[in-house]
Amino acid sequence: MSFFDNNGPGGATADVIISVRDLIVGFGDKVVMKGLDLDVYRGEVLGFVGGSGQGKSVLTRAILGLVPTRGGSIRIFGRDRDSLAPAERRALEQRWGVLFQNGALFSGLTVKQNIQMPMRETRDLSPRLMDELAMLKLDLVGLKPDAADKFPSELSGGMVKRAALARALALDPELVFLDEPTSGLDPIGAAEFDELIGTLQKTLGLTVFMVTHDLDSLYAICDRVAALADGKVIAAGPLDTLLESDHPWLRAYFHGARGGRFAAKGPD
Ligand SMILES: Nc1ncnc2c1ncn2[C@@H]1O[C@H](COP(=O)(O)OP(=O)(O)OP(=O)(O)O)[C@@H](O)[C@H]1O
Repeated sequence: MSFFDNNGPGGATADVIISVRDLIVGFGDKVVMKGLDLDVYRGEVLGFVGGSGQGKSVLTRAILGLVPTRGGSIRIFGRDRDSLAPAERRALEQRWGVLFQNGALFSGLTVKQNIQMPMRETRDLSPRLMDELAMLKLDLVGLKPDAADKFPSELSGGMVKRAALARALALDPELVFLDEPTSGLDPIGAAEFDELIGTLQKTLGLTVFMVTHDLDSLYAICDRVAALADGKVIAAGPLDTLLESDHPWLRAYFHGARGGRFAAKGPD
């Protein structure tokens, strides 16, 4: 039985935003991706899970073009990223935003300056318009205006995540990559952040690719879940489908000591 739901959440006609085929990525003798296939559909929140060190971040970075690939193809918005001229690639890259693990804000810049960084790099906007846009983004992620002039070191963990999300949304992307967005947050903060992502996804019509170890997030906001093991996506589909799988890794992940309470409860 196959656990791949390649029709996507919208059925057979769903629009594929990211299509990865037969991807091979390695470092020296170590091969991390061994012929990986994955589709991400327009408008969905895809949760990407896998054991520590299996290659979730490597896949994300390969899709973003930050690590070299040894084989296979990555198409984003229907374009094969290897066949693009540099200018086309830069234009494509402006259609997505990234929330790196731990926020990765520039520590020497204020929150407002961090949010404005992508605008400065790609747009020719007046300082006043950039200020207005930065304040709009702050509001969007639930931060008060007085956060604008604070430095990252003056923010709580939850505020850092929100500020980093505001920066990821600076250029009004269609697609957002989130690398473990709730890591380091307490359960209340994590639930609030999940809610924020879910709300933004709906109101802005975003497609979200989210690497996570947080089972609560999978239940709360993911339309589909893809699981990575031994260099390949071993299953992709609605969470219910993965919960029913008898694949040993999926059973251990979802029905093991930490996942079991969720599997027993089932999705809300
Ligand atoms: N630049 C690199 N050079 C060499 N090896 C690397 C490099 N980047 C990643 N790796 C290796 O690739 C493998 C996958 O790493 P990756 O960070 O993608 O795992 P992960 O699934 O995201 O893990 P975690 O859940 O712990 O964050 C690991 O063995 C890691 O050591």
